[in-house]
Amino acid sequence: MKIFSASQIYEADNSTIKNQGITSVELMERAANQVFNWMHLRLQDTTVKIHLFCGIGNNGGDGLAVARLLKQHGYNIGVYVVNYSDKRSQDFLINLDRLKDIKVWPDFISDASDLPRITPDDILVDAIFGIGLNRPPASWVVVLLQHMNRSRAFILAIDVPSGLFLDKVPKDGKGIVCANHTLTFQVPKLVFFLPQTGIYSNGWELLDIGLDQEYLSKTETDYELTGKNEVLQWYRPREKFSHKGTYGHALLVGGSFGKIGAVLLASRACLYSGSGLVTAYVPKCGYLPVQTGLPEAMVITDEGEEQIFHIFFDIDPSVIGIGVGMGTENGTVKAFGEFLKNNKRPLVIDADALNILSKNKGMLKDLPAKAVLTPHPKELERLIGIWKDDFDKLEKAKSFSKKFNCVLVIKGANTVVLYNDKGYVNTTGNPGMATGGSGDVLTGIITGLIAQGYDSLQAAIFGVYLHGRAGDIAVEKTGYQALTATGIIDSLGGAFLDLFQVAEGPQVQRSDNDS
Ligand SMILES: NC(=O)C1=CN([C@@H]2O[C@H](COP(=O)(O)OP(=O)(O)OC[C@H]3O[C@@H](n4cnc5c(N)ncnc54)[C@H](OP(=O)(O)O)[C@@H]3O)[C@@H](O)[C@H]2O)[C@@H](O)CC1
Ligand SMILES: Nc1ncnc2c1ncn2[C@@H]1O[C@H](COP(=O)(O)OP(=O)(O)O)[C@@H](O)[C@H]1O
Ligand SMILES: [K+]
Repeated sequence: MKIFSASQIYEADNSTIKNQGITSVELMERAANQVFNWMHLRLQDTTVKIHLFCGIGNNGGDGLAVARLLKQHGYNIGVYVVNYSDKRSQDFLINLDRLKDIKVWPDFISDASDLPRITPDDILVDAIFGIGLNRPPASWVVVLLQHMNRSRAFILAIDVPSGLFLDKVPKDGKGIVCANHTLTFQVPKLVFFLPQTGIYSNGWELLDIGLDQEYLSKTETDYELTGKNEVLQWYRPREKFSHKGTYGHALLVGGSFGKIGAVLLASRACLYSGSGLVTAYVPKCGYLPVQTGLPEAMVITDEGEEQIFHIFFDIDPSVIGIGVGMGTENGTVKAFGEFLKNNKRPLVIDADALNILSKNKGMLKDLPAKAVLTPHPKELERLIGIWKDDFDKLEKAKSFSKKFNCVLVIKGANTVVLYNDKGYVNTTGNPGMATGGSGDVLTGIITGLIAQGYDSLQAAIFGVYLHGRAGDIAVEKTGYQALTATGIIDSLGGAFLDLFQVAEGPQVQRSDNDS
């Protein structure tokens, strides 16, 4: 599913109006009806007070139209116009008149006004700013937003929590509504998925307002949200007359004394992802643990007892996953540098191999085309330098990926895979996966998919999806705290099977706090 920018959403609006022969206020009415229906279904004629805070643009117009529909259905409402500018939109004014027609007169809040009384049992609708916010709100508006946040009332944001820009992180976190839920129109917004801005809404949901499908399908976007529907098209079925040779031979290189488990986890995940053969390359001390812990895998040992000194093997792997638990001792750094110079195979690079690359940037020129790099935030910072905010991080990461022709997997709550100026935002996974070893599992999965012939970009996107989905399946049985990396691997089979379960319904995402 595409993630559109604000200017693209305005274009979609215009082509909808043009191609469907409707007016903009009719489109606003559609949007308001969807919000109202969502609320009416859940509120079931409640008598709880609903306060609607409306700006003076189209987001405010949506709020006023929702207020009218709520009033017409007998709800107990209070309506406030947050009068932050004299430049009211046409559709706002039309909806203000329509509200007055049914004898609802909003309170106008400005710099000098007292703040409305809100109790924790009330419901707030936030329709102050939408995607049109283009500068920080005035200080009195910030005071109002803080008042709403402090009220402990349930806050339902329309389109986006007010105070969030679609393309940058606000400097002042106090001037942003902290919504319990956001009903967003037609398309997901990138801000829902970035750590610095995603925290302002506990959950979000799409409301279909019938925007012009032709515009939506033909327009290219910088980001896409990837879920089951997107990855399923790439799934490669197992052929009846295939054999283990059909599904590739993956080599996992890594481990050092005390960190052999990382290779064990990556190798097991690789096997559970369908790689035909899996070999682990470890220092000598890793031989017994890997051989015993994973009888299906083969093991090659380095000449080093406790760390890797010289990466040499006489097999012909289809792909190599390198770095987990490997350490950054001088001998290992040298071995990795020499390995990169001679290597011709596709690579998945993680953990200490990334740390070595960060300290020896000259090695980056030896990466094979479309190598997959899987940094967590700290590893990413070492690799691309510090960033100003999450948007800057994505830009820096995109240019890094372009410069070195690599697929960059930025791990996190919503992992983003970057390649060729495009970002793929993952939808699966949960906070239970914030546990040692879960990254090693991801390395194994991506390596296993490449072994089976998936293109490395597809393997990265699909692997990240499967990893998160396996985590989501596992957490159902364990809860967040008891989820382990091994638990994720054990649910990989379930994640594959789940690909063929009923198609996805509308997007709904909730964070930890909601569950
Ligand atoms: N296709 C869809 O998705 C549909 C979307 N719809 C709805 O429209 C919403 C977008 O509406 P919008 O363009 O009128 O912008 P909105 O956010 O209401 O802001 C209003 C104006 O405020 C101004 N302004 C900005 N920052 C400011 C500041 N700090 N302090 C003071 N003023 C500031 C700025 O104007 P400026 O002063 O810069 O000229 C801006 O234009 C969208 O989120 C959705 O709810 C639906 O109705 C129909 C279908
Ligand atoms: N809050 C979260 N929600 C979803 N996924 C998460 C969350 N926290 C971590 N993960 C996932 O878990 C993995 C952690 O990787 P990493 O930090 O490298 O772990 P390790 O180095 O211990 O193996 C990543 O794939 C990341 O996306
Ligand atoms: K809003």
